[in-house]
Amino acid sequence: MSQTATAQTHAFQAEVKQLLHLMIHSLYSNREIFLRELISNASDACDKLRFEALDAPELFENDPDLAIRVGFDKSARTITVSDNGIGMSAEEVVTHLGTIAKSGTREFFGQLTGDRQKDANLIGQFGVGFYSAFIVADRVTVETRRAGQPASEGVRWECAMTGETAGEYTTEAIERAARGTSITLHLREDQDDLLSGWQLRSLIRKYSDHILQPILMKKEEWDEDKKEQVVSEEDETVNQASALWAKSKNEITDDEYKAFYKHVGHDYDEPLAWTHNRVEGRHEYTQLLYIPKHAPFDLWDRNARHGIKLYVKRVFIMDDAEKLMPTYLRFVRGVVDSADLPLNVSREILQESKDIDTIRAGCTKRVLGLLEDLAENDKDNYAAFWKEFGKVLKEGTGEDFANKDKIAGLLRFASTHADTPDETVSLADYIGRMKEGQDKIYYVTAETFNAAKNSPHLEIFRKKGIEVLLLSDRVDEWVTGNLTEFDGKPLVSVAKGGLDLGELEDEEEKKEAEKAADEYKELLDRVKASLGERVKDVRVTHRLTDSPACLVADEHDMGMNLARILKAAGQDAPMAKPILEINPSHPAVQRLRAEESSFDDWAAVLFEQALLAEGGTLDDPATFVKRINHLMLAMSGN
Ligand SMILES: Nc1ncnc2c1ncn2[C@@H]1O[C@H](COP(=O)(O)OP(=O)(O)OP(=O)(O)O)[C@@H](O)[C@H]1O
Repeated sequence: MSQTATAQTHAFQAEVKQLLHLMIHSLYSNREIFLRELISNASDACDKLRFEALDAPELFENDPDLAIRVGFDKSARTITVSDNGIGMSAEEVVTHLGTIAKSGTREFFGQLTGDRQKDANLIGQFGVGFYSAFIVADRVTVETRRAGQPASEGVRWECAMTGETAGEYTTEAIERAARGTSITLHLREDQDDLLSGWQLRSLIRKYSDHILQPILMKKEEWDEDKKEQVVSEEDETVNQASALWAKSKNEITDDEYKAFYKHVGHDYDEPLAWTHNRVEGRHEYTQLLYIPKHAPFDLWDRNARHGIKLYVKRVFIMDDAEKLMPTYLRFVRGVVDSADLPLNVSREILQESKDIDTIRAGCTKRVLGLLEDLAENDKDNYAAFWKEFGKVLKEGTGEDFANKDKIAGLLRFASTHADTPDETVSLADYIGRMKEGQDKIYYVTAETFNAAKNSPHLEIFRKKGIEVLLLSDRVDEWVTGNLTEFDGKPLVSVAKGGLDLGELEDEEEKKEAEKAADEYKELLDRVKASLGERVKDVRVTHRLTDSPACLVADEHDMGMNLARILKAAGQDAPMAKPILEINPSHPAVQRLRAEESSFDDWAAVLFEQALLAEGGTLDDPATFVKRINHLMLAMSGN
């Protein structure tokens, strides 16, 4: 930061520089959005002032009529967007317009590829905001004063995107009588078509019609002598300037819903679906809730801002009212407008409020209903939703007891039915395909789809044609830990406990299994003695057809995949000892019965390969390799 007579020069945070560069290069084909973004910010600034003024009416400075103004100057080649909202202090100007304060910003920029189309989509997810001004302007001047501050506290911020000063901006103190912010865009050379009242009006109507505050422009009249439109001194309101959500549904077009979403969701893209309702009864409120098409870049940050704006009787109260949506629906964006909450409601009050609990339950129900409707009637869009947000929705199985069944009905999984990683199978689909005599929903969990798909535990299921769900998201362990049944059918891991296939097993097979257990008793005891502390038990299996052995967790012990996940996350998970099951019809097992001198090596390899096959890791891989070599050489007679 260097200092001249009055102005200070600052360098942008590195990420801002990157964002500016990308914005200019990736979004120029969509340049019109700059106006929507600046008007959206101006509207937020008005909302914030109205809210702060609830406790401090003097902030209005005798000018309570909030408005946004759009003007242009043909000869200076500028467009100006002004508001009389909250404004910014000198400090706020530097933090808000010189840095990006979103968590995960650095990681986000790490994902950019240099491919214009892809990067444009990513920027959309990030939120384009103020910096979109530079798509059409090569110099931007912001003049602002925070409400309640004296005129001497005005600030001018300026940044030129050309020449040596690109990447820097200046700030200086100015006198500014008017509260709020004016943003002046000095247009790039090829942008002169924007310097038209008609063009700007049509952009405002197209993108910002729903903005709550009036957007004013100077009226234009036809001058017969000059044969052109002349700007008069009279103001006119260009937009509808009413709360979109307060209108009745049949008065709102889809385009209006979509345009409003872009403002409230800070999204560049259209929403996937929405639900709009007025709820009457004990609590009266309106909800307009949207499901985005794409996950925001910070979806995995459970502390990231949540997207619901709370209004009370159309007065904006707060952004990110996280109490209005459960965490597993944190991707939902929109507005809740309550008729009953006090205007001075704070975050602390919200934490305790029973009214908020009721509103939240109502909003949750609506969103789940909307998803059910999509799943039923618009399968392609539901599949798109699932791809983006399925993992988050899964968290709901443990988070929202009251709606557990509804959430379970919305889940989609991969399964052995198609044997592909596509998550398309619902629990209802699964039940519809169950074999005669099958009374359980079977699943396997593993670290990757391929590990799940090729798990030895599936062999008997594949042989009998019984479908198994293939779960490989980390969160799936959480799902199966919380969701123990669906529609009266228990969910059962194929890798836990003794396998009881109930009526799916015929008498013959049962008898054979019992016989094998007797016959192999001595071998089982020897293997168990040889493996010692590494296993809880050794028994004969009827899960396997091709593999010689597999590991299973005891009925009430933690599954081995979950134990590994917890360990990887640094948690002190109790590593229960597994049970080794061996397949008596496998030649390697039969060969083992006759083994004398290398029995311990054989037993260890049997155990270790079973551990590897189910996704585990060996604590002593070198010894495993040595054993294998030893056995190979023994077999070749050396
Ligand atoms: N007209 C304005 N009046 C007051 N503050 C403003 C105005 N325009 C921008 N700001 C401040 O600058 C910040 C950054 O704006 P920007 O548009 O880049 O991001 P955003 O609105 O927070 O989020 P998004 O990028 O998702 O739109 C805003 O959060 C706000 O604090």
